[in-house]
Amino acid sequence: MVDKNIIRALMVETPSIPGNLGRLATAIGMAGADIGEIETDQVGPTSTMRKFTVHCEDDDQLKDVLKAIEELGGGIRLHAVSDDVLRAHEGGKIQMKSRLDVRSLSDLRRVYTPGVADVCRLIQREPQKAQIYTSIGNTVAIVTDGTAILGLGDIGPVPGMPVMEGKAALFDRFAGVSGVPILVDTKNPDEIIQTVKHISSGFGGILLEDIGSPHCFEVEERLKNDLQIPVMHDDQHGTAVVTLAAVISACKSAGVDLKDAEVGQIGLGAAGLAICRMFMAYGVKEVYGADKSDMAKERLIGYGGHVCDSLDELMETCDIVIATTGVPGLIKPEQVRKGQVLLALSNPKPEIEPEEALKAGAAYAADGRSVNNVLGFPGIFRGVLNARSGQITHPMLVGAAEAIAGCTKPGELVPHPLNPLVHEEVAQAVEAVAIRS
Ligand SMILES: NC(=O)c1ccc[n+]([C@@H]2O[C@H](COP(=O)([O-])OP(=O)(O)OC[C@H]3O[C@@H](n4cnc5c(N)ncnc54)[C@H](O)[C@@H]3O)[C@@H](O)[C@H]2O)c1
Ligand SMILES: O=C(O)C[C@H](O)C(=O)O
Ligand SMILES: [Mg+2]
Repeated sequence: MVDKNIIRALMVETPSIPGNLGRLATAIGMAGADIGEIETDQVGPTSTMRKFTVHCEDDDQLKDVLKAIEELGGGIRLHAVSDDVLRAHEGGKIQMKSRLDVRSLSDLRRVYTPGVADVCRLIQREPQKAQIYTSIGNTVAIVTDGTAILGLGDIGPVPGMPVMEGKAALFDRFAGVSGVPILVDTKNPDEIIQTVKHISSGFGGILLEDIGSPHCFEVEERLKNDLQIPVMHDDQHGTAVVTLAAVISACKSAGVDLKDAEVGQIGLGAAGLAICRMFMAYGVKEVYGADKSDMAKERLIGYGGHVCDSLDELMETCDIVIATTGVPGLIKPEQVRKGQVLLALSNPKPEIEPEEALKAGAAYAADGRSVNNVLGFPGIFRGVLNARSGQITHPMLVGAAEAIAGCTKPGELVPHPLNPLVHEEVAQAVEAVAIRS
């Protein structure tokens, strides 16, 4: 299925005559849309009401779908069109809930005052007891300044909140970690750092998310140095871990030694530079990069990478190409080399659709929906929090990448994020490295 960004739920009534459902599905498909789920809502004596989830490329395609259904006739009627994604966001996606029931007066005294005062005094005397008697050790701040929200760019922290809530939902679902979005209303690195430092005592870790480059590098570096709790910029290291895992799997399937491969990175921002650094630290000898910004290229040279002057040059030179530019359709099919591994990771739209890249001769291709840092960050934080480690180190990240690659089925690049084993394996690998060091 090609990436389609418009998702709508259509309520359609069809008379109970064999073949009607097929006619309807054909009409939707012929108008170019994909059908997701079909749910039966009501079965009446003469007709059935069903909800079709359809995925369209754009508004025009959606209009074509609606017109095609309306033109079917024979009693088939479109009753309603609703935006399911928007509806799912009504009221937000997360909430803070009490783990204890407060029903009786004695519950109240135990959970709150006067009982709670003794716990406060205990923590005052022995601060490390906060790890046992509060939620701090299981809570991670998800901090953004809104400057690089997905590939949408500098849209601000409040418009970025749905992404942060999404990350919190994934933390909860995959690792039992409480993620708390923190929206910082400044782009000034000093102010971001001060804000995070001032709130850090309430958290077991800090996940920096969608903070743009180059200020993300300074923000992460200084917070890592100054705080005693783990700090990780997801777009840098979470992405680098998952990318390394995907490339390890591709090389294993192709029988190629990754360390001898020529790896090319298009876009040397937060994600791209970290991917280059990860590959170099893993032992890949030749890492090439391209970016429209000279500063970004200089940064790669500073870390020992090679710069390509054009996209064409990089595509010609490299066996493995990764793109994180935020520019949909940047890579043209005619630039794809036969047998290449191509990971176009920009969300919400990739630099080249995997289907297009495979058609143009790529041996393996994937986009940012499958090769996504959701496979890394929940387990990485579960592992460091379990180990009560104060930092996330390079060996822990390599351990995480190898754990993801170890869960990947032959012929695939990464495992499915809904496979709970992946997150457990990542957590265990990270915890094991943390405890050893
Ligand atoms: N799949 C994942 O897990 C994942 C994780 C992180 C980021 N991403 C995606 O990667 C993209 C970039 O994110 P980021 O946080 O690194 O942003 P960023 O702004 O830090 O970096 C983007 C870089 O791309 C460069 N660039 C832009 N247009 C270019 C062009 N035409 N040619 C060459 N270089 C160009 C910019 O100069 C910049 O250095 C986003 O779309 C984001 O969604 C995906
Ligand atoms: O949030 C995602 O889907 C991945 C990543 O963090 C991104 O910024 O695109
Ligand atoms: Mg991100």
